Amino acid sequence: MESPFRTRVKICCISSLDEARLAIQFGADALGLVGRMPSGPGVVADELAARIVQVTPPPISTFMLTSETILDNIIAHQQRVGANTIQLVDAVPPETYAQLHKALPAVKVVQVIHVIDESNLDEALQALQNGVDALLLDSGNPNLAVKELGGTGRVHNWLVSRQIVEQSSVPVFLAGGLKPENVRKAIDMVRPFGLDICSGVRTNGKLDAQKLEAFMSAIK
Ligand SMILES: O=C(O)c1ccccc1NCC(=O)[C@H](O)[C@H](O)COP(=O)(O)O
Repeated sequence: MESPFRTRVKICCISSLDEARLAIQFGADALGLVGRMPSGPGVVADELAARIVQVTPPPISTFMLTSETILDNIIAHQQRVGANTIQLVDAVPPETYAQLHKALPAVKVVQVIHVIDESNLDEALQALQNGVDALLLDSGNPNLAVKELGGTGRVHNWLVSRQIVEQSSVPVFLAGGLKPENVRKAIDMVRPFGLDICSGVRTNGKLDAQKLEAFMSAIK
Protein backbone atom coordinates (compact mmCIF):
# COMPACT_ATOMS: atom_id res chain seq x y z
CA MET A 1 0.00 0.00 0.00
CA GLU A 2 1.18 3.53 -0.76
CA SER A 3 2.50 5.46 2.25
CA PRO A 4 0.44 8.56 3.24
CA PHE A 5 3.65 10.28 4.38
CA ARG A 6 5.71 12.61 2.21
CA THR A 7 9.38 11.74 1.90
CA ARG A 8 11.47 14.84 2.58
CA VAL A 9 14.18 15.88 0.10
CA LYS A 10 17.55 17.47 0.71
CA ILE A 11 19.30 18.71 -2.42
CA CYS A 12 23.03 18.65 -1.72
CA CYS A 13 26.18 20.20 -3.19
CA ILE A 14 24.45 23.57 -3.72
CA SER A 15 27.14 25.79 -5.23
CA SER A 16 25.42 29.09 -6.10
CA LEU A 17 22.46 31.30 -5.25
CA ASP A 18 20.82 30.22 -8.53
CA GLU A 19 21.14 26.54 -7.61
CA ALA A 20 19.59 27.27 -4.21
CA ARG A 21 16.63 29.03 -5.86
CA LEU A 22 16.17 26.21 -8.39
CA ALA A 23 16.21 23.51 -5.70
CA ILE A 24 13.64 25.44 -3.64
CA GLN A 25 11.42 26.03 -6.70
CA PHE A 26 11.29 22.29 -7.29
CA GLY A 27 10.32 21.58 -3.69
CA ALA A 28 13.52 20.93 -1.73
CA ASP A 29 12.97 20.75 2.04
CA ALA A 30 16.67 21.28 2.74
CA LEU A 31 19.82 22.50 1.00
CA GLY A 32 23.26 20.92 1.53
CA LEU A 33 26.38 23.10 1.58
CA VAL A 34 29.59 21.08 1.41
CA GLY A 35 32.57 22.45 3.35
CA ARG A 36 36.24 21.57 2.76
CA MET A 37 36.61 17.82 2.11
CA PRO A 38 39.52 15.43 1.47
CA SER A 39 37.86 14.45 -1.85
CA GLY A 40 34.66 15.00 -3.82
CA PRO A 41 33.11 17.33 -6.39
CA GLY A 42 30.62 19.38 -4.33
CA VAL A 43 32.67 21.76 -2.17
CA VAL A 44 31.63 25.42 -1.84
CA ALA A 45 33.59 28.23 -0.13
CA ASP A 46 32.38 29.14 3.37
CA GLU A 47 31.67 32.76 2.33
CA LEU A 48 29.33 31.66 -0.47
CA ALA A 49 27.73 29.04 1.78
CA ALA A 50 27.03 31.80 4.34
CA ARG A 51 25.41 33.97 1.65
CA ILE A 52 23.19 31.07 0.54
CA VAL A 53 22.15 30.50 4.18
CA GLN A 54 21.23 34.20 4.49
CA VAL A 55 18.87 34.15 1.49
CA THR A 56 17.26 30.76 2.21
CA PRO A 57 13.67 31.36 3.38
CA PRO A 58 11.91 29.48 6.14
CA PRO A 59 10.94 26.64 6.39
CA ILE A 60 13.83 25.38 4.22
CA SER A 61 16.67 23.95 6.30
CA THR A 62 20.33 24.59 5.60
CA PHE A 63 22.74 21.70 6.21
CA MET A 64 26.43 22.56 6.53
CA LEU A 65 28.55 19.49 5.76
CA THR A 66 31.76 19.41 7.73
CA SER A 67 34.69 16.99 7.74
CA GLU A 68 35.94 18.56 10.97
CA THR A 69 36.02 16.13 13.90
CA ILE A 70 37.39 18.38 16.68
CA LEU A 71 34.67 20.21 18.64
CA ASP A 72 36.10 23.73 18.42
CA ASN A 73 36.69 23.38 14.68
CA ILE A 74 33.12 22.16 14.07
CA ILE A 75 31.75 25.12 16.05
CA ALA A 76 34.03 27.58 14.23
CA HIS A 77 32.83 26.17 10.89
CA GLN A 78 29.17 26.57 11.91
CA GLN A 79 29.82 30.14 13.01
CA ARG A 80 31.38 31.02 9.65
CA VAL A 81 28.43 29.59 7.70
CA GLY A 82 25.44 30.10 10.01
CA ALA A 83 23.54 26.99 8.84
CA ASN A 84 20.79 25.66 11.11
CA THR A 85 21.98 22.05 10.80
CA ILE A 86 25.45 20.50 11.06
CA GLN A 87 26.04 17.34 9.04
CA LEU A 88 29.07 15.45 10.35
CA VAL A 89 30.46 13.39 7.47
CA ASP A 90 33.18 11.66 9.51
CA ALA A 91 33.19 9.85 12.87
CA VAL A 92 33.47 12.06 15.97
CA PRO A 93 34.16 11.29 19.65
CA PRO A 94 30.96 10.11 21.42
CA GLU A 95 30.60 13.20 23.62
CA THR A 96 30.59 15.57 20.62
CA TYR A 97 26.79 15.64 20.06
CA ALA A 98 26.07 16.73 23.66
CA GLN A 99 28.87 19.30 23.50
CA LEU A 100 27.50 20.71 20.23
CA HIS A 101 23.96 20.89 21.63
CA LYS A 102 25.30 22.78 24.66
CA ALA A 103 27.36 25.23 22.61
CA LEU A 104 24.81 25.68 19.79
CA PRO A 105 21.35 24.89 21.25
CA ALA A 106 19.40 26.01 18.17
CA VAL A 107 21.44 23.93 15.75
CA LYS A 108 20.54 20.32 14.85
CA VAL A 109 23.22 17.66 14.45
CA VAL A 110 23.08 14.95 11.78
CA GLN A 111 25.58 12.09 11.72
CA VAL A 112 26.51 10.45 8.42
CA ILE A 113 26.97 6.67 8.53
CA HIS A 114 28.83 5.31 5.52
CA VAL A 115 27.15 1.95 4.99
CA ILE A 116 29.73 -0.67 4.07
CA ASP A 117 28.50 -3.74 5.99
CA GLU A 118 26.36 -4.82 8.94
CA SER A 119 28.82 -3.38 11.48
CA ASN A 120 27.44 0.03 10.52
CA LEU A 121 24.21 -0.85 12.31
CA ASP A 122 26.11 -0.74 15.64
CA GLU A 123 27.74 2.55 14.65
CA ALA A 124 24.29 4.03 13.95
CA LEU A 125 22.83 2.78 17.24
CA GLN A 126 25.83 4.24 19.09
CA ALA A 127 25.23 7.67 17.53
CA LEU A 128 21.56 7.47 18.62
CA GLN A 129 22.57 6.67 22.19
CA ASN A 130 24.96 9.60 22.15
CA GLY A 131 22.19 12.07 21.27
CA VAL A 132 22.33 12.77 17.54
CA ASP A 133 19.21 14.46 16.02
CA ALA A 134 19.13 12.52 12.74
CA LEU A 135 21.14 10.01 10.72
CA LEU A 136 22.12 10.16 7.05
CA LEU A 137 23.12 6.89 5.39
CA ASP A 138 25.66 7.41 2.61
CA SER A 139 28.12 5.42 0.45
CA GLY A 140 31.55 6.87 1.26
CA ASN A 141 34.58 5.04 2.59
CA PRO A 142 36.35 6.73 5.52
CA ASN A 143 38.89 3.85 5.65
CA LEU A 144 40.71 4.86 2.46
CA ALA A 145 44.06 6.69 2.58
CA VAL A 146 42.28 9.70 1.04
CA LYS A 147 38.91 9.50 2.75
CA GLU A 148 35.75 9.40 0.65
CA LEU A 149 33.10 11.15 2.73
CA GLY A 150 30.28 11.60 0.22
CA GLY A 151 29.32 12.65 -3.28
CA THR A 152 30.32 9.23 -4.68
CA GLY A 153 27.30 8.63 -6.92
CA ARG A 154 27.26 5.00 -5.69
CA VAL A 155 24.48 3.08 -4.00
CA HIS A 156 25.22 0.92 -0.96
CA ASN A 157 23.55 -2.12 0.61
CA TRP A 158 19.99 -0.89 1.16
CA LEU A 159 19.17 -3.98 3.27
CA VAL A 160 21.52 -2.65 5.98
CA SER A 161 19.96 0.80 5.60
CA ARG A 162 16.50 -0.70 6.03
CA GLN A 163 17.60 -2.30 9.32
CA ILE A 164 18.96 1.03 10.55
CA VAL A 165 15.67 2.79 9.67
CA GLU A 166 13.69 0.11 11.51
CA GLN A 167 15.79 0.51 14.66
CA SER A 168 16.22 4.27 14.63
CA SER A 169 14.42 6.57 17.05
CA VAL A 170 15.37 9.65 15.00
CA PRO A 171 14.72 10.58 11.34
CA VAL A 172 16.94 8.79 8.81
CA PHE A 173 17.93 10.22 5.41
CA LEU A 174 19.06 7.92 2.60
CA ALA A 175 21.86 9.11 0.29
CA GLY A 176 24.27 7.62 -2.22
CA GLY A 177 23.70 7.14 -5.93
CA LEU A 178 20.05 8.13 -5.89
CA LYS A 179 18.57 9.23 -9.22
CA PRO A 180 15.14 9.55 -10.83
CA GLU A 181 15.35 5.95 -12.10
CA ASN A 182 16.06 4.22 -8.76
CA VAL A 183 14.52 6.47 -6.12
CA ARG A 184 11.09 4.81 -6.04
CA LYS A 185 12.72 1.42 -5.38
CA ALA A 186 14.93 3.01 -2.71
CA ILE A 187 11.91 4.42 -0.88
CA ASP A 188 10.03 1.12 -1.07
CA MET A 189 13.01 -0.87 0.22
CA VAL A 190 14.41 1.47 2.88
CA ARG A 191 11.42 3.63 3.94
CA PRO A 192 13.60 6.60 4.94
CA PHE A 193 12.26 9.84 6.45
CA GLY A 194 14.16 11.76 3.81
CA LEU A 195 16.37 11.51 0.73
CA ASP A 196 19.63 13.26 -0.05
CA ILE A 197 20.94 13.66 -3.57
CA CYS A 198 23.90 15.32 -5.23
CA SER A 199 25.17 13.84 -8.52
CA GLY A 200 21.87 12.26 -9.66
CA VAL A 201 20.27 15.65 -10.36
CA ARG A 202 23.32 17.20 -12.04
CA THR A 203 24.72 17.36 -15.57
CA ASN A 204 28.41 18.25 -15.92
CA GLY A 205 28.36 19.27 -12.27
CA LYS A 206 25.47 21.75 -12.62
CA LEU A 207 22.03 21.32 -11.07
CA ASP A 208 19.75 20.20 -13.90
CA ALA A 209 16.10 21.34 -13.84
CA GLN A 210 14.89 18.37 -15.91
CA LYS A 211 16.55 15.82 -13.64
CA LEU A 212 15.25 17.66 -10.57
CA GLU A 213 11.73 17.56 -11.95
CA ALA A 214 12.03 13.85 -12.81
CA PHE A 215 13.36 13.10 -9.30
CA MET A 216 10.60 15.03 -7.57
CA SER A 217 7.93 13.41 -9.78
CA ALA A 218 9.30 9.93 -9.06
CA ILE A 219 8.88 10.32 -5.31
CA LYS A 220 5.34 11.77 -5.34
O1 LIG B 1 29.95 16.11 -2.96
C1 LIG B 1 31.01 16.11 -2.34
O2 LIG B 1 32.06 16.57 -2.81
C2 LIG B 1 31.04 15.59 -0.96
C3 LIG B 1 32.28 15.29 -0.43
C4 LIG B 1 32.36 14.82 0.88
C5 LIG B 1 31.21 14.69 1.64
C6 LIG B 1 29.96 14.99 1.10
C7 LIG B 1 29.86 15.41 -0.20
N1 LIG B 1 28.66 15.65 -0.81
C8 LIG B 1 27.47 15.85 -0.13
C9 LIG B 1 26.55 14.74 0.12
O3 LIG B 1 26.24 14.48 1.25
C10 LIG B 1 25.93 14.03 -1.04
O4 LIG B 1 24.66 14.53 -1.24
C11 LIG B 1 25.83 12.56 -0.73
O5 LIG B 1 27.10 12.06 -0.49
C12 LIG B 1 25.19 11.81 -1.91
O6 LIG B 1 25.93 12.06 -3.07
P1 LIG B 1 25.54 11.35 -4.43
O7 LIG B 1 25.83 9.90 -4.28
O8 LIG B 1 26.40 12.01 -5.45
O9 LIG B 1 24.09 11.63 -4.66
